[in-house]
Amino acid sequence: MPKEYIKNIKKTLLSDNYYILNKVTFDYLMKNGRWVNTMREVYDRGDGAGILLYNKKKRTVILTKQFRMPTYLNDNEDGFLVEIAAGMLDKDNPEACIIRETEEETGYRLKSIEKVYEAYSSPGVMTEKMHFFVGEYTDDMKVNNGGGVANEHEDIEVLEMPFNEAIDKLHNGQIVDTRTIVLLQYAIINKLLE
Ligand SMILES: Nc1nc2c(ncn2[C@@H]2O[C@H](COP(=O)(O)OP(=O)(O)O[C@H]3O[C@H](CO)[C@@H](O)[C@H](O)[C@@H]3O)[C@@H](O)[C@H]2O)c(=O)[nH]1
Ligand SMILES: [Mg+2]
Repeated sequence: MPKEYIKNIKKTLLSDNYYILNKVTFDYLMKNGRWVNTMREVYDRGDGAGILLYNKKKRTVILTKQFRMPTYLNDNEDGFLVEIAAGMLDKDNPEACIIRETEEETGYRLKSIEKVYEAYSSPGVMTEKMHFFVGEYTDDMKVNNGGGVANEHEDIEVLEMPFNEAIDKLHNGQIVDTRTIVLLQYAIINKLLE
């Protein structure tokens, strides 16, 4: 829907090599009443979904570990990141996506999931909106070893650990992925494993 404080939106494609990077110029009406011409580079990879898998009885969670090049280029010593299971939506709805990604990445076929948040990942630069879920797993839901899709060169380690260990990693700086921090804090605040 058009807005009275924004006009002349023009997109120039900078790259569609894998995902879409556009240069977006637009006129924006500032609160002081002046129109300014503004430029933003905007990266569009679609939306994503992520999930914290938890087992109340065992008081455990399942996380993943994988190499993330962008973090390696910015201060993450070995480039590996401990994360929730997550994936991009493709053409799926968020629920179908996260059930599929969970099975691919961790090997667990979930029966039910709960949506807890919807939030923009990096609103200054990316269009991506993340759909956050939590889901209970039990040992009998394991249908394969996980690890990701081999022909997409995914190489994912599945980490099942006590919830308290995950919280320690959160507090001592070993978990540095925002999405993972969000869902572990959700679990603490809502006493998910109690
Ligand atoms: N060739 C190539 N492949 C790519 C590229 N970028 C991603 N891929 C492939 O695209 C797939 C992405 O896997 P997903 O599990 O769907 O996504 P994800 O990388 O785990 O992303 C999740 O976390 C991101 C945050 O780090 C989120 O941004 C994203 O929405 C999602 O939740 C992987 O197979 C990866 O190899 C690229 O530039 N080139
Ligand atoms: Mg993934």
